[in-house]
Amino acid sequence: MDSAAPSLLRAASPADLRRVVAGWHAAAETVAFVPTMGALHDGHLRLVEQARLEARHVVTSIFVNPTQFAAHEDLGTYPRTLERDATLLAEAGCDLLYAPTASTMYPAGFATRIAMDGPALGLETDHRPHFFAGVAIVVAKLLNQAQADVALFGEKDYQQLRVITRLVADLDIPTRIVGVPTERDGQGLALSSRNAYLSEGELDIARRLNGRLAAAAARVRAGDPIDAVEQETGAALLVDGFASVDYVAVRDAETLNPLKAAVDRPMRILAAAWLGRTRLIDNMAA
Ligand SMILES: Nc1ncnc2c1ncn2[C@@H]1O[C@H](COP(=O)(O)OP(=O)(O)OP(=O)(O)O)[C@@H](O)[C@H]1O
Ligand SMILES: CC(C)(CO)[C@@H](O)C(=O)[O-]
Ligand code: BAL
Repeated sequence: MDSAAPSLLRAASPADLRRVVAGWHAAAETVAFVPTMGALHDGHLRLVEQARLEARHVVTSIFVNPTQFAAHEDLGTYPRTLERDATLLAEAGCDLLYAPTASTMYPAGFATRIAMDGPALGLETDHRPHFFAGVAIVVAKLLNQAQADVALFGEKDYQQLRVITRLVADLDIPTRIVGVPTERDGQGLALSSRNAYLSEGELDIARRLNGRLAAAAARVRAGDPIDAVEQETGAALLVDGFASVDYVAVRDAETLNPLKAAVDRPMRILAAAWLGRTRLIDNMAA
């Protein structure tokens, strides 16, 4: 373990991570955990900020998890900016950066899989069938390794948040899960590491997504038929310039079950669409 950036501890093995966390717990000090894949932006720093309100110490992990990428996806080109990330984390008041290697997380002979139904069905799974198995295994491992009191995840990845909440309940993992609202730029674009792939022209188009979802959410609340809203919003995104739309879907906000008509419990509208070779997701309350 060393401490390159000011007052930021570092760990690369579960044993080192646990030793530090156990020390804090022995002093009756609470610990919050922010799992990430790095290439940090203000959305991640918002999670760290919230984490500081939830606990005395903050641990952030950076691990670009190979099991949640399909062979044709962007594992090889995913932005990696570890030293810049470390500086940002130190400035944001994070106490410890945990950055394990792939062989630490998945040593030779690794043989465990987690299959999930419920909120993992449909939406992202229809287009990234490998995705939640990869997220579930890595998050279960990270939460076991960190032994934190609370872990924070962004609503930007809303289905992921619901899946992780279910996973932690189902596996009796004693870490409280907190969802953090989506951080957006001045024009409403959800901050995302993958925005770095977009050209200026593509950014202009990307910034239309949140407005389309806000208009769709208002229509759903006003009682417009859900299937018409979903279909017309998808068509509008294509007119805006998106290359293709994976889904626009209105769901029960907690279970993510499909809805035939508006209900008087919280609903969520979720979308995924492509700009060139970049896939963007966004969602909001409906
Ligand atoms: N704009 C945002 N607002 C709030 N939380 C966010 C935002 N972007 C990402 N997060 C959260 O940060 C955590 C780490 O996400 P990740 O490292 O995958 O970043 P990302 O920007 O979502 O990257 P990607 O472009 O791969 O989706 C997740 O819990 C994610 O939901
Ligand atoms: C939760 C997560 C860190 C698991 O790799 C990742 O899916 C992410 O950054 O959203
Ligand atoms: N933010 C979710 C991670 C992924 O898309 O792989």
